[in-house]
Amino acid sequence: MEKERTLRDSVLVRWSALGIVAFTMMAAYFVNDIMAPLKTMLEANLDWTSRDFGFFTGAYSFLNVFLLMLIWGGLMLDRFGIRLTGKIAAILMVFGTALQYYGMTANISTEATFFGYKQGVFMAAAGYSIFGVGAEVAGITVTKIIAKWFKGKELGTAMGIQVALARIGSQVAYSVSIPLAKSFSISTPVLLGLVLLVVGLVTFFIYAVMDRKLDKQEDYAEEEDESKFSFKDVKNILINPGFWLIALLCVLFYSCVFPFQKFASELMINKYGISDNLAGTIAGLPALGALILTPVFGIYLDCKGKGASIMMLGAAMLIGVHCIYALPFITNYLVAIILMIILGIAFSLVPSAMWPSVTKIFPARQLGTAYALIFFIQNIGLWGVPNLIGWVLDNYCVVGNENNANLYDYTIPMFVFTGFATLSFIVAYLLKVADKKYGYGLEKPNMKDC
Ligand SMILES: C[C@H](N)C(=O)N[C@@H](CCCCN)C(=O)O
Repeated sequence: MEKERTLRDSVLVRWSALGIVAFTMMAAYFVNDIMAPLKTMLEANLDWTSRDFGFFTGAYSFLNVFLLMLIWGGLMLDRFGIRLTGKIAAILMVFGTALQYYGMTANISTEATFFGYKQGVFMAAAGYSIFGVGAEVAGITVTKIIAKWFKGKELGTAMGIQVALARIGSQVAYSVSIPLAKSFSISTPVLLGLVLLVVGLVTFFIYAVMDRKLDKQEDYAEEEDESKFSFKDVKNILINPGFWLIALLCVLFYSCVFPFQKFASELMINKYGISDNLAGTIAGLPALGALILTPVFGIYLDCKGKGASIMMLGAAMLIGVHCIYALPFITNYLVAIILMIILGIAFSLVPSAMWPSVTKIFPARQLGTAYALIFFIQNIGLWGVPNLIGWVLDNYCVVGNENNANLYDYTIPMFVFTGFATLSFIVAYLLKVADKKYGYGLEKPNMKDC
């Protein structure tokens, strides 16, 4: 008997569902990156140090790692479903960003400290940490939503487009942050992010209505789903070598991209002499490249496959980029821009292959937990690496001071990133070997008919 058509069989409806949840994520990425270009201004205007900035940046992952919030989020997603988890995640993002804004604007003494950090820095970091829980849990929720609507259809393309739209959020954040801060105040970019998040919260509630309708049509009550989470699943995920290789590749690769981008505006100003108004836009170029290329590679992967090889290629490109950034005698701004574009290509190749690969290694009922565990391990890097780089900058890289902000030599930090990129290439190679051995099908296309 032929199955009845449901909402997900309508091209228009399933792509609209994607568009709606992608907007929530776009707002999340905007807020995630909005502070990065402000590093030098934060030093000059609010007396932040590089260590403060590294602490703040790493705070995004602090609760996810040390209170296992991502793990609880993943368990909640598989146990209580998409709608409840997504709504809570969106609310956390709004609340966290409001607290971050308060930490930057309230008249808090710059002398008083909390756990060794200035109170304002601590409060902004606490807010960013709560935002980080919401953003990561929203990330796994949206991934599961895409798998739900697009499994057996344009899965790679859909994941690629969602990531691409998220990159628009990042790119806009990198471009508008400094001009906005200069025209109004240093906290204005965060306020704009807060407004976008509130709209993203509303759009997620709209999606929840569509989700409920689909479940009704497919006779799929999330609470009674046969795919209900069990702790046995966690064990099964953890003993799968594919899980460890993807998780390791993810933490190493992303540690070379997101934390690097957070410091990249300053690298552009200090090493390549790029004006501060433009530096953020250039640091955001990988997001712009990924915006165009991630869906293109997603379509290629859907039709042709070669996912494991593509991940190796992306990791290899990253080694070249970071190594050239590290070389102290290459200071031409054109080189800096070209490297950012190459980084953008690598940043499209690896995610467009990596995220759909997870759906090939694990069954649907384990996806929420599997993505949560991978994001959890990734967050260890997203917490540790900015802290490490901030500490290295303060202790080994200060070469001067201008307008109350330090000048830094980025050679050591860039060699640190090169080391992580090299490790990510080795892991990508091991993943390809494991794919052959265990037959995950990572080199196979995502779709049968193209
Ligand atoms: C930061 C977040 N944990 C992350 O890894 N985001 C990915 C996108 C994951 C999408 C999975 N469908 C990114 O590349 O931004």
